Amino acid sequence: MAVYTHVPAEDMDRFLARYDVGSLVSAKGIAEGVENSNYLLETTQDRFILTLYEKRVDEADLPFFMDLLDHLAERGCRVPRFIGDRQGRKLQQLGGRPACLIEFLTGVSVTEPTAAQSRAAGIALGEMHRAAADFAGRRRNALDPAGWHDLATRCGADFDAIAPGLGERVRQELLWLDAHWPADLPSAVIHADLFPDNVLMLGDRVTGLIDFYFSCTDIRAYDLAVTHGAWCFAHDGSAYHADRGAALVAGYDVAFGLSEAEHIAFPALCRGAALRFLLTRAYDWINTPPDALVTRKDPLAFLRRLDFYAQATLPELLGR
Ligand SMILES: Nc1ncnc2c1ncn2[C@@H]1O[C@H](COP(=O)(O)OP(=O)(O)OP(=O)(O)O)[C@@H](O)[C@H]1O
Ligand SMILES: N[C@@H](CCO)C(=O)O
Repeated sequence: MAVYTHVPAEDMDRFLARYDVGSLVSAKGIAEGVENSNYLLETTQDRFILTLYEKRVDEADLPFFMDLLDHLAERGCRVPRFIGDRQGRKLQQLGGRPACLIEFLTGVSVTEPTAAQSRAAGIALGEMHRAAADFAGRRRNALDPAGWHDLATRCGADFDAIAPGLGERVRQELLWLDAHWPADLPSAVIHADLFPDNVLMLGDRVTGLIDFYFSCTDIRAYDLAVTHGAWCFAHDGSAYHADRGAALVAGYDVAFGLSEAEHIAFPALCRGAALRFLLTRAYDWINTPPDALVTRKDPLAFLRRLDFYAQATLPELLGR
């Protein structure tokens, strides 16, 4: 479920009247996603996504996301632009929430990616990094190592209610990452959440990258590590698919590539990425009632990835 704020048709009509986009033909709530309310709108001219920002996205960050997506789209990346009304305003209020009208992109997200689709995702990520290289905006990553420590503290004793010994495992991993986290790799604007559900595809072709609401300035190769953890395992983390890992990295190499220092740091970056999603999922697991309408994501699926990364060899991860 992801329609928290219901917007009556009359309000939707008045909202659309500010834009030059035709008049409303239909509006359907989109079930996928957990953070914002999303509607698919059809007008007499085109299709659009209407997003109402609920609690996670800070309104003050929206100009960064808007500028980034304009910048990427101008350089040929398939990303959804925010649409301005007749006065050029992209940020509106609707149903008491900040709201934006966004370009609709075709495609569907895959749940079990193939190696060919992983390669396409790697190419799209590399192209995004190339296009973002001259983007001047900056946004701090709240989910950096300091943010992981903070989340772990907030989960505290509740970790062990998820799995016995999880709290100690997290503490040990944080110590390891504090000692091994790379200090001087190139930093850039990254997506930071490029899971398969944030990539639209038709067959083996990427038709869109969406959900940039975690994008921030951080270690560029960390973005590939996040994507590796998201694309190259069975959903529950129980098996690593080496063919997808090799294809993802090969695709990234075609479009951008890793330096020697980034290669060497890659296992540590993958461990950090796995811990980041373990922690946010654990925090949500603890703080979302089991009967809430949103489906809680399993933190242990990322503990299994972490266990894999802690013993994997570099050739296993990179396919060479
Ligand atoms: N620009 C777009 N074009 C086409 N479909 C889109 C677009 N943006 C979002 N969607 C659709 O809406 C769904 C939810 O969007 P999104 O992932 O941004 O939501 P969210 O609430 O931020 O979710 P989460 O953070 O949990 O992924 C997507 O899975 C996709 O099906
Ligand atoms: N991609 C995240 C959720 C949204 O950021 C996860 O699977 O935990």
